[in-house]
Amino acid sequence: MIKVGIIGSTGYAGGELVRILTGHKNAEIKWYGSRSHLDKKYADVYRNMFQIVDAACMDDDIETLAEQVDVIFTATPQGLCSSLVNEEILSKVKIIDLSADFRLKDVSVYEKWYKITHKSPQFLPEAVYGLCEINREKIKNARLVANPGCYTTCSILSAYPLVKEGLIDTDTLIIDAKSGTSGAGRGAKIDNLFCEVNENMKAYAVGNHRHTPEIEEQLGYAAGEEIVLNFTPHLVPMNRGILVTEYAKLKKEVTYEEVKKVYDKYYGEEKFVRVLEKNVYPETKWVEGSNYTDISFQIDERTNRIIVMGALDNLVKGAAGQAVQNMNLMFGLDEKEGLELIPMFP
Ligand SMILES: NC(=O)C1=CN([C@@H]2O[C@H](COP(=O)(O)OP(=O)(O)OC[C@H]3O[C@@H](n4cnc5c(N)ncnc54)[C@H](OP(=O)(O)O)[C@@H]3O)[C@@H](O)[C@H]2O)C=CC1
Ligand SMILES: CC(=O)N[C@@H](CCC(=O)OP(=O)(O)O)C(=O)O
Repeated sequence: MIKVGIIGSTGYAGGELVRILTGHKNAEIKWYGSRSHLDKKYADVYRNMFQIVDAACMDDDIETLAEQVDVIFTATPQGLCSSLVNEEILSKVKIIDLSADFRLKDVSVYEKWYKITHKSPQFLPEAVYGLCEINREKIKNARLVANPGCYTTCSILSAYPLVKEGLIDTDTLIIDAKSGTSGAGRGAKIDNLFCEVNENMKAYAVGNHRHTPEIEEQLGYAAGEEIVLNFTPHLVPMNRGILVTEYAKLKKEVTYEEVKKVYDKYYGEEKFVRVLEKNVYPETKWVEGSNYTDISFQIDERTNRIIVMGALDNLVKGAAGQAVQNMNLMFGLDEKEGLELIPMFP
């Protein structure tokens, strides 16, 4: 059994880790980390866990935690994980960080977009970007995994085959994205109150959302050159779900069937990426509660653009599900273990 500790287990991403890991055959949660609910039963924080989780929330220093578990998930605000890791910790325990602390290789880019001084930039070179479908082999040997962002996972997986195969002019790439409110976490914020979100839709962080450099960096590796793109997120009145719509000019004339072959080349064997049939477009409801990313595309011959759509559950493939997929790879388990969650509907 793999012994697991979760720092930030009472947040939305941490709560989803608990839900998924509770059903995992080879993992056992030993440590439900929280500062604000210390000693309270976990099931008193999340009553859906009544008679399922009996443990209480715990808070301790990471050195003590590292002695007790094989892997630590940090589902905590930006800046926390990088303030905790050091060589001694990493020699004892694997870390999967759900925040952005180790996603960007260039510390100056992180500090500019997140407005935080990075506390352990010495680990940036070794941290592996945990997008399983693309970095599988590197993840298997990693001590420190940077779990990708929710918008980012959806945006990158949707565009990756086109960028990798040089089918689009990346200078023209525009990503329009929508997220459910759980993407903003469980903390109380006026912007996320029912009356602010219900029956409403709004763009935010236009031109400066912190996921922009993450998408640019990862797609840049696929393209083999720097990419600069537009990314515009919107908040929509749903609990969960990300939907992205991406637009780019095609570099040459291609048919639907030729592009489909390219998507099948990258994702045909992938359990958690479903390339939909022609004229079927992803919907957040078709992936809710599951680790799937659904992708579809349409060629607009009139404008010579391709329009790609992707959908995932921000708390599963966009956070906790992908983190467990990373854990499975790091410990040599079946990558699907704990993750064969059937999407719920309605
Ligand atoms: N929500 C989402 O869809 C996604 C979130 N993420 C990332 O996951 C991380 C968590 O996000 P989310 O769950 O939404 O956020 P929440 O605000 O819901 O939860 C944050 C958690 O962190 C704990 N925490 C806060 N400060 C500290 C601290 N100083 N030390 C230890 N624990 C702390 C909180 O509990 P307590 O105060 O009790 O300690 C809480 O459990 C973030 O980095 C976020 O960017 C990534 C992808 C998607
Ligand atoms: C709706 C909403 O507010 N979403 C969050 C993104 C989700 C998140 O938590 O950020 P990471 O994926 O980088 O960890 C935001 O826009 O900041």
